[in-house]
Amino acid sequence: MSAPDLPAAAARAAEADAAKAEARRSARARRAEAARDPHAARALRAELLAALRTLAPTVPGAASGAASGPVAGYLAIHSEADPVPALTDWGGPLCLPVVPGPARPLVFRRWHPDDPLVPGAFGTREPAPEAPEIRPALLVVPLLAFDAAGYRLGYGGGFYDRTLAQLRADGGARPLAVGLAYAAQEHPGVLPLGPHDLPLDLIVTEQGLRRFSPIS
Ligand SMILES: Nc1nc2c(c(=O)[nH]1)N(C=O)[C@@H](CNc1ccc(C(=O)N[C@@H](CCC(=O)O)C(=O)O)cc1)CN2
Ligand SMILES: Nc1ncnc2c1ncn2[C@@H]1O[C@H](COP(=O)(O)OP(=O)(O)OP(=O)(O)O)[C@@H](O)[C@H]1O
Repeated sequence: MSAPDLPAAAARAAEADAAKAEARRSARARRAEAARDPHAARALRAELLAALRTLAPTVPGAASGAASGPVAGYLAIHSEADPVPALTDWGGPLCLPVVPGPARPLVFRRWHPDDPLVPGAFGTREPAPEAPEIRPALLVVPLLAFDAAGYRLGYGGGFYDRTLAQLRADGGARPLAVGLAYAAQEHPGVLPLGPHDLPLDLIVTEQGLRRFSPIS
């Protein structure tokens, strides 16, 4: 079937997929370039720590009033911004994502930086299956690109979209989704969106914290 014969919705979806693939290619190159700057990495660590102290006050001395509970990090792959130094400095309870299978939401297992890890899907590492499963109050979210409205583009598995949809619908406290990126990962213009794409609440870059949603 040639493109003009496709039903309009399928043609639009194919266009969005092609636009996402192009946005991923250019974002990968910009992220790899940004990750080479040690000043940016140091500033990102400081900005993430400041954001955690404001947003996830589960440790003495932090601000009061925001959600308390474990923070989900991730172990950086490719040229992703590394959240672990700031998470370690923060000192509160942590968990890491585990891929339970294709087309499923992520699950999160408790983790401390000294704990052992096992190989996970797509070249990631994850806590061992004995580590208890927990529900994060705040997720630090990896990404390839973000836009000025807080939408994000990942590697295309839809894992974080499924996970945020589930966590925002399960009746528990709404967890905060905080993207972590270099400023250069901002997509020029509006990201191509699919029907499942959900915006982040905030983004931390080496230039500071940006808020997209009102926080109660
Ligand atoms: N550091 C990190 N951990 C994470 C994620 C992530 O984006 N970053 N995830 C977010 O979902 C989940 C794992 N999902 C992932 C999905 C794809 C790829 C990836 O590197 N894809 C390759 C193609 C690999 C292939 O086709 O075999 C790529 O895009 O180059 C990595 C993680 C949970 N853990
Ligand atoms: N809540 C959802 N329910 C069902 N399918 C979903 C959901 N979220 C995403 N998907 C599907 O997952 C696929 C990939 O989505 P998308 O391109 O948005 O991934 P991504 O955000 O780049 O990846 P990731 O979240 O893993 O970093 C799409 O086919 C999409 O339809």
